[in-house]
Formats: sequence, structure tokens, C-alpha cells
Amino acid sequence: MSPSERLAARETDALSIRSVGMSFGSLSVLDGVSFGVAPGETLGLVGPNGAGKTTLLDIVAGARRCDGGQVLLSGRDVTRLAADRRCRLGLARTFQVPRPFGDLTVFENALVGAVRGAGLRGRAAYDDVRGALVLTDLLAVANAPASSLRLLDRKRLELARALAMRPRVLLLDEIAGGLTDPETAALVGTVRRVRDGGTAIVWVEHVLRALTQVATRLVCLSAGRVLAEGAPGEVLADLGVRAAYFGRSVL
Ligand SMILES: Nc1ncnc2c1ncn2[C@@H]1O[C@H](COP(=O)(O)OP(=O)(O)OP(=O)(O)O)[C@@H](O)[C@H]1O
Repeated sequence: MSPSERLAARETDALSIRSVGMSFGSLSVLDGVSFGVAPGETLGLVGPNGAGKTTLLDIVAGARRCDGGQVLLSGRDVTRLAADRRCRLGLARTFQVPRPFGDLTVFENALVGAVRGAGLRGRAAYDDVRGALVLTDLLAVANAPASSLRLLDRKRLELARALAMRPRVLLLDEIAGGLTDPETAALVGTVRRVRDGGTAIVWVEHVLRALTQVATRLVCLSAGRVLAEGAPGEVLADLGVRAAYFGRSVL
């Protein structure tokens, strides 16, 4: 891709991260991180423990302020907007450890996303939640208390709560961990359906066999910098990535 093509691509991106930097005191955690994600694209964000992946998701979601750089949603600079304003502009995220309200039903948990996240009311909220439960295969357990769900369905509920916010950009933080192979395959199918609906997805994931079934592009962070970016096969074959991510023994 030529520089002018790259620029044109960035202008249509649902999410653009430009030169983002962040430090915790004297510890530089992110340094000049830039990439974009187009509508309907799934970008996988990989890298060793401590590379800065979750910190970057926090910055994009508005849970943390960056020290430098910009975050744009569909071309709009949201760097200084609070997290709830970003939700209303179409940004949603899932958390690594799903913590649903156990006493509420599956439907009521997803309703929290539609009402608190997207600001929907009445019929619009109901329709959105129903759609999110259909997409995540949870409709059959809509009236069950969230505390009764198995792990796969807790993860699906985390996804449904985020989808009920009508996101144009969805941030997924390690949703595939701890699942059996058939459960992982089911979750991959769900994420694919979300992507096929046109949502731009940034998926932080250590379970590469799940990620590479959906992501068409990977960004590898190492020590807060972009070490490699490109097609999954190319990035995972990159010697620098293999050394940083998997350890030198695999070289
Ligand atoms: N609140 C904090 N205060 C100080 N340092 C922090 C804080 N949160 C994270 N860090 C440090 O920032 C760096 C990046 O952490 P982060 O959790 O973003 O990495 P990660 O790539 O998501 O790792 P993992 O794959 O283990 O989840 C690490 O060195 C971590 O110790």
C-alpha cells in the first residue's frame, strides 16, 4: 500500500489510533502506537504479557488518558471525551473477566448495555437486546439468572451486553481464554457474525487459534511499540515477533 493509499484508508477507518503514548510514572507503556481499523474488519492485537495491549484498549475506551497522540472514531477526535460519550458515539468493549450482575437475568444484564451504554429506552432497547441475544445464541436462556450460566455463555453475555450498545467499534479483551475447543469454535462463530454485520473489531487475544480464524490483520505490540503489522501469517512468522512473543526457543 502506497503512503497516499494508507492515508485514504485511514480516512474511512471506523477507529484510528495515531501516535498514542502513555507512561505510568517513569515506565513508558505505549510509545507512538498507530493503526486503523475499517468497518467490518477484525484486527487482532497480540504481544507478550505487559506489552501494553490492555492499556491501549483502556485508552481507546476512555478509561485512561493517553499522554500523547489521538483516538478517532469515524474521523472524529474523541481523545478528550469521557468513556460514556464514546459509548454513545458507537464504541463498546468487553472485559477479560466477565462480571455479570448474577441476580439479574441474561436479558436484564444485556438491557444495562442498551440503556446505560446506548441511551436507548422502551421498544428500541427491547429490540436491541433481543437482537444481541439472537446474535450471541443466548435467546433460549434470556430469562435465566446470569449466575446460572456456564463460562461460554458468560462470555457470550459479555458480548451481548456490548452489542446492545449498537457499537460501530467493538473492543474485545481476551474473550477466548479458558474455553474448550468446541466452545472456542462456537465463540469464533459468534464473533464472525458480529464482524459480518459491519462492526469494526479490535480483538486482544492470546488464544491465537481463535484469533486467526477471524482477524484479517494483526498488530504485534512489544514493550509498548508496534513490532509488526500485517496479514496474520506474515506477522506470526516474523522472527522479531516470534522472539518477543514466544521466546527464543522456538526460533
Ligand atoms: N495501574 C498501573 N500502574 C503501573 N503500571 C501498570 C499499571 N497497569 C499496567 N501497568 C504496567 O503497564 C505495562 C502494560 O500492561 P498491560 O496490562 O497493558 O499489558 P498487556 O499487554 O495487556 O499484558 P497481558 O497480556 O498480560 O494482559 C506492564 O508493564 C504493566 O505492569
